[in-house]
Amino acid sequence: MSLSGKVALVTGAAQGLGKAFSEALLKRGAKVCLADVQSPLGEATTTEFQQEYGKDRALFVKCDVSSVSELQTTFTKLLSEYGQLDIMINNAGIMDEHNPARMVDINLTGVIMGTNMAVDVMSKEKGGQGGIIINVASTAGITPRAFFTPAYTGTKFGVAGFTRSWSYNPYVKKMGLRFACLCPAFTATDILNPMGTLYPVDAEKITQMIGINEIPAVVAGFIQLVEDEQCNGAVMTITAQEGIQFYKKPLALSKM
Ligand SMILES: NC(=O)c1ccc[n+]([C@@H]2O[C@H](COP(=O)([O-])OP(=O)(O)OC[C@H]3O[C@@H](n4cnc5c(N)ncnc54)[C@H](O)[C@@H]3O)[C@@H](O)[C@H]2O)c1
Ligand SMILES: CCCCC[C@H](O)/C=C/C=C\C/C=C\C/C=C\CCCC(=O)O
Repeated sequence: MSLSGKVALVTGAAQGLGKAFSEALLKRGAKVCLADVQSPLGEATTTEFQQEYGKDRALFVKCDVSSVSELQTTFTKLLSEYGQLDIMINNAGIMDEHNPARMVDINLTGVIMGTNMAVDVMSKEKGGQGGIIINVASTAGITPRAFFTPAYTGTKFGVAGFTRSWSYNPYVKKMGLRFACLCPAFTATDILNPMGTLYPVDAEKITQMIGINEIPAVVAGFIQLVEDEQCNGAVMTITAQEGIQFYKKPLALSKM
């Protein structure tokens, strides 16, 4: 899939992985709407990208993905600016075991609402041009290995199950849509800062055991998913030890 002229919406784009995904899309010729709850930082990131890639190529919308109305407003602003949506990246997420309800609202409900709104805009059956929806889960979403973070793990299992369920939908071909789930293991971003606040965690030991991805390694997997026209149903894991791997392939739709 050539990204030149395509339009993307990336949630949680002010910093970390969302910022890096946005820049990778911009570098390949896409226009990007950066949505984030952090207003000054999101605006600063967008200004940085506008200076590098052109003023009309990046747009910031302040959006809390746990709010249906803020998500709707984001889609409205994106469509009025760029007229189309081809790539939806539901990336915004938090780690806060002390506030599991808020974490479910952002990590799971935000992804569900963002996906469903994107389907309405992108589906060929509803006047869109098709495209790809990537939901960011975690390796914690396919194996309950992150035993210090049970609620976070629950939200990411939800994201992986939700995304895979969409990819099995027999109408995806007609809709012209692809769904994929990106599951990084620990990656060097600010989300790791609370490590050890709920239970004492030896960060050094964990780093030695599991390793920590650098952001570019995760971006490489992300771009592979965006560009691969055959990737519907992919659940991609990225770990420091084993790099990119695929967890499950979707059922053959012809057998349904
Ligand atoms: N870094 C890791 O180790 C790791 C591993 C696996 C999965 N992930 C997932 O990757 C995604 C990105 O995380 P990151 O590592 O870049 O962390 P990060 O904390 O650097 O970035 C998260 C971004 O999401 C935004 N955000 C938080 N709540 C929001 C809300 N309600 N609405 C809109 N935006 C919101 C933040 O402002 C921030 O810009 C998350 O879903 C996270 O769970 C991260
Ligand atoms: C191997 C799990 C990788 C999950 C990464 C996850 O998406 C991001 C987590 C963000 C913060 C982590 C904070 C605390 C975790 C503490 C320990 C985890 C122990 C890992 C394990 O159980 O193997």
